[in-house]
Amino acid sequence: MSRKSDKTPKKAAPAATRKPASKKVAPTAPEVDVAPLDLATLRTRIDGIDRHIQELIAERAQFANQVGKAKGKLAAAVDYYRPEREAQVLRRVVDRNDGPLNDEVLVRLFREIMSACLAQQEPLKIGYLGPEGTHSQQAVYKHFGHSIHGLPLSSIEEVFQEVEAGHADFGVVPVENSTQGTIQSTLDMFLTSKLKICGEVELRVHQHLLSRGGRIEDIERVYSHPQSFAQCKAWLRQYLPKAEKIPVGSNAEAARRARSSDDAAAIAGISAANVYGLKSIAGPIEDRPDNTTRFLVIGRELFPPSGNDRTSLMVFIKDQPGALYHVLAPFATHGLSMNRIESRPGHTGLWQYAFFIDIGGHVHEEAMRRALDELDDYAQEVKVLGSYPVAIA
Ligand SMILES: O=C(O)C(=O)C[C@]1(C(=O)O)C=C[C@@H](O)C=C1
Repeated sequence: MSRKSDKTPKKAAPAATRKPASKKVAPTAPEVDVAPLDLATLRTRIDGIDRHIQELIAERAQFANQVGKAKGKLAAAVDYYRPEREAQVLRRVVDRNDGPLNDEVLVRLFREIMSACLAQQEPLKIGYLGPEGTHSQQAVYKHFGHSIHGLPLSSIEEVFQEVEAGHADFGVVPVENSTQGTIQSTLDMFLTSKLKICGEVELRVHQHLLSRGGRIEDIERVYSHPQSFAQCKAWLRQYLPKAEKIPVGSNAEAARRARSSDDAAAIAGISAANVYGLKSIAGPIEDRPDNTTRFLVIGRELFPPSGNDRTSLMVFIKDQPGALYHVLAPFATHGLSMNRIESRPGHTGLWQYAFFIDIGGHVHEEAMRRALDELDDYAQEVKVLGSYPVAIA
C-alpha cells in the first residue's frame, strides 16, 4: 500500500500550505491592540465581541433556514445536507486564517455552526462503530459537529446495513491507520455494498492507559482493541512487559471492563475515560506521535464536486500481461494523481483480486471521465465507490 499526504495545497498557494504573500494582517491584531488595556476593559471588549458574534450567528442561522426553504419541500434532513458546500465554506475559513487560533480549531468552530444551522431542519442520524467513547464517535463529531443524532452500532457491517436500510443517513467507518495500515473489513464491505463514499475524516489518535486505580506498576491486565495494542507496542514492552494483554472488540469495551478492579487498565482515547469513569494514568502512549486514523463517510448518493476532491475506485483487472499497468496509465495521462492502491481477494474466483485505488479528482470532472473511459480495455469491472471532498484540517 502506498499513500501520499492528504494535505492538498490551497488553490492560491501551490507551495504546500503557505498563505499568499499579498495577504494583509488584520489591523486589529490582538497583541498590538489589547496589550496595554486593564482586565476590566479587556472583558468589556470581549463582552461586546461576544454580543456581535451571537447576533451574526443568529443572522447566519436565519439565512441557512431560508436556504433550506429554497431547496423546496424535501423529505428529510439528509436531503438538505451539502458536503461539497460545507467543504468550500471550511476551506475558505482555512484560507482566511491568519491566527492566533490554528486551522483545526477554527474549522471545528465553523463546523459546529454549520452543524447547528443544518439541524434546524432536523438532526442528521449518523451510524458509527460504538459504543460511545470510541475514536469513531470522535470522527463523527469532527466531521458532522455535535448537532447530530449519533447511533452507536456493534460492527462495521452493521454500520453499512443501517445506512443501506435508511435507518441512518450516513455512517462513519475506519479505513486505515498510519501506524497499522488498512482496516480490511471495511474495504471488503465495498465488494458487495451499493453505498457511496461521500466524505473522509482524518483523526489524530492519542491513546491513554485508563484505570480506576492510580499506578502503572499495579496494573496486571490490559484490555484493548488489537489495533490499539499494535499502536502502543513499544510503550507496553517498556512499561508493562509482564501485564496480561486481553484483546476486545473496541476500546470502549476495554474501558468498560477496566472498571472492574484497580489492577486492570484499558488502552483507549481520553473520551472513554469520561464516559466510563476512569482516569488516565499514562498518556499519550502511542509509539508514533503522528498516529492518525482515516475514516470514510458512507451514504446512499454521490454529491457534486467541491473543487478539491478524491475518487475511490474498485477495479477488477483482466487476466492478461500488463493489465494493471494499462489500468493505471490513463490517470497519469490525464494528469490525475494516485494517492493509494491496495489489493484484496475479490471473492469472485480463486486468485482474483480487487484493486482499491484513490485518485485526486471527481467523477463529474472531464479528466476523470476520460481516464475512466480508457480503462475499459483492461478492466473487467470498474466500480466508483465515491467522489468526495478531501479531508479538511
Ligand atoms: O448552503 C447550503 O446548502 C446550506 O444548507 C447551508 C449550510 C450552512 O450552514 O452553510 C448548511 C447545511 C449544508 O450542509 C451546507 C451548508
